[in-house]
Amino acid sequence: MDYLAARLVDGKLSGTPVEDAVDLPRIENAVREILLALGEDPDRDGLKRTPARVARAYAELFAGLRVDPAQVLTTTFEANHDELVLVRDIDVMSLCEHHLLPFRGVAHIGYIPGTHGRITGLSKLARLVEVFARRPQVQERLTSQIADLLTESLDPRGVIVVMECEHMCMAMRGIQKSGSKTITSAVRGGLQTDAKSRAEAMSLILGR
Ligand SMILES: Nc1nc2c(ncn2[C@@H]2O[C@H](COP(=O)(O)OP(=O)(O)OP(=O)(O)O)[C@@H](O)[C@H]2O)c(=O)[nH]1
Ligand SMILES: [Zn+2]
Repeated sequence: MDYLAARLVDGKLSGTPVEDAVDLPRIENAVREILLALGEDPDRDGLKRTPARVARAYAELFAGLRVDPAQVLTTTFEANHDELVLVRDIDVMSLCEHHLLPFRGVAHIGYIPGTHGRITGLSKLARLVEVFARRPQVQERLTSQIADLLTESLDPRGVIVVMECEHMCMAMRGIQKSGSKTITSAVRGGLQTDAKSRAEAMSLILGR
């Protein structure tokens, strides 16, 4: 039994077992069909267990589809801190929804707690990235989903999310340009309207 969805949220074995949540046999059949379509022999020794492996890998890679991201932010704290809180260089690994190929890089997440707003545990920001990244994604949506959920859950004065990723669908196939980085940002509230605060946050994010 595996509890991948639960592990994403709270590390407790309380979520849906992956065997119940994902139709693994259906993925296995589809992978077998792909191998046949490629002219491969899915019954040869090295490939015999590949459909089953891929099915479980997909269940893990897309486990975020079965997690309510709002659960991640249920533990919040009161705080008298009205300055920027920023976690930089959070590892991001996701799959683009166009080719189901990985994109990977880093996310920087910052927010200014609201007057009556809440703060959250720093690790929860990274967990939020995990939940949204483990879905078929485009980088723009991944970036704004994180910003929007933080805005809803914490009632902050402002939120900024910046993501820098390399897309394998641009490197391994198609245009085949490796090393290019796509940078996306989502800025909400006071950080959007106040140019000085936004510039300050950006310089902390990008200044290395
Ligand atoms: N905006 C955006 N585009 C993405 C993302 N990931 C992949 N893509 C792009 O999605 C596009 C899909 O374009 P299509 O023309 O439908 O597919 P394609 O023929 O495989 O495109 P090429 O990659 O140009 O060969 C490509 O330009 C990809 O580079 C993402 O996160 N955001
Ligand atoms: Zn792609």
